[in-house]
Amino acid sequence: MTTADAQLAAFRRSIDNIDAALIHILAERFRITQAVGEYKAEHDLPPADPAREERQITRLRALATESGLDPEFSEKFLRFVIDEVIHHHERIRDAD
Ligand SMILES: C=C(O[C@@H]1C=C(C(=O)O)C=C[C@H]1O)C(=O)O
Repeated sequence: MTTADAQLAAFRRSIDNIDAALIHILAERFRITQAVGEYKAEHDLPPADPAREERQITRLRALATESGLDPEFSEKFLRFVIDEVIHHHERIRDAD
């Protein structure tokens, strides 16, 4: 193995750890949003809350900018996750 190969392998070990952390964080987020979906279905609350989403997006865009992450990418990523959560909430509501 060349020095360059070893360096790339070391970078990739770090990427692998970060990806594992992302999966764990997403799993935890979906675990709690599942509970929120069940709560909403029990209390006849709507699956989506656009005002709350707006506040989250504003907050996360600011955090992204502060952290050197593209705010457009951050918004797209959060939108993608939230849309999936809303689908889960609709399915929970419709199953009741
Ligand atoms: C989790 C909720 O349900 C939906 C999903 C959200 C999210 O994934 O962050 C935010 C708002 C709602 O549209 C909530 O109302 O808090």
